Amino acid sequence: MRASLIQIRVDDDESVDSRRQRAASLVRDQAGADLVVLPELWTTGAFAYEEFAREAEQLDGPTYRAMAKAAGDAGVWLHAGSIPERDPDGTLYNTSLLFSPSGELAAAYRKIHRFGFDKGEAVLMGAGTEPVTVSLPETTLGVATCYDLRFPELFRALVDAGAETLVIPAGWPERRRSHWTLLARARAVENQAFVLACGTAGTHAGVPQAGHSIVVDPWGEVLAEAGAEEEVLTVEFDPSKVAAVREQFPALKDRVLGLERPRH
Ligand SMILES: NC(=O)CCC(=O)C(=O)O
Repeated sequence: MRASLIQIRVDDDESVDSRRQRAASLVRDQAGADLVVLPELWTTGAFAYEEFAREAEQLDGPTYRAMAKAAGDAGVWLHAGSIPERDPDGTLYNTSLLFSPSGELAAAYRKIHRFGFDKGEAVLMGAGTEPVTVSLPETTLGVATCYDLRFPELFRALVDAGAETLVIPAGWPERRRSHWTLLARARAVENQAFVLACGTAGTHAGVPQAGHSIVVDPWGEVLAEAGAEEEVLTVEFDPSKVAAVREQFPALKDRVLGLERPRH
């Protein structure tokens, strides 16, 4: 299976419209890949909080339409990263869109863990409530977004729902790059799954981005890692390795569920 992670540059000096056109063109360039991935909130930038309301789109807005067409033109499964979505009731969500090779919407995932503590995304956006998996012919994807990476219980829920390849678009900052690569490897090892984690390049809202998109196999080996600048990280991987690792080292079978809280 061939995957291309588009680590697009998100800078304040490029318009959303220009970046949308560039992203669509980069997706089209990946014809021949099985799966293409874009990062989190690449239209606005994940830290450009004041842009969220201004650029929020209904689910079937301009980014949806551009990405549906690009997926169909390239004939690829497309995880189009996330957009600031405006629900008809007015609530904003950080919503990922996944398209089939015919350009149909296969799934939408509203980010469950919002970043910022009492500021930014955490107060500007609503929280999703539903983990999402998507079945491709070669593998089942489990999707999560950026800050979700810090919450292993979400990934266990995805694995319990059949996920074998964990796809994580992000807008991760350079300041915490060591956490990004460490957590990507940890989620791969503990879930015995592939991890495809796609970040952004550039600097927006004064926050330099880490880049360093990364693909990790179910044994925790790094198959490919990007640098800090805009690039397309392409990797070939064998999804059957998930079943092989889970059979040879069946740690997932030793889970003890429903542990009680310690008594003090
Ligand atoms: N956009 C995000 O979710 C940022 C997450 C982050 O910076 C972190 O977890 O650290």
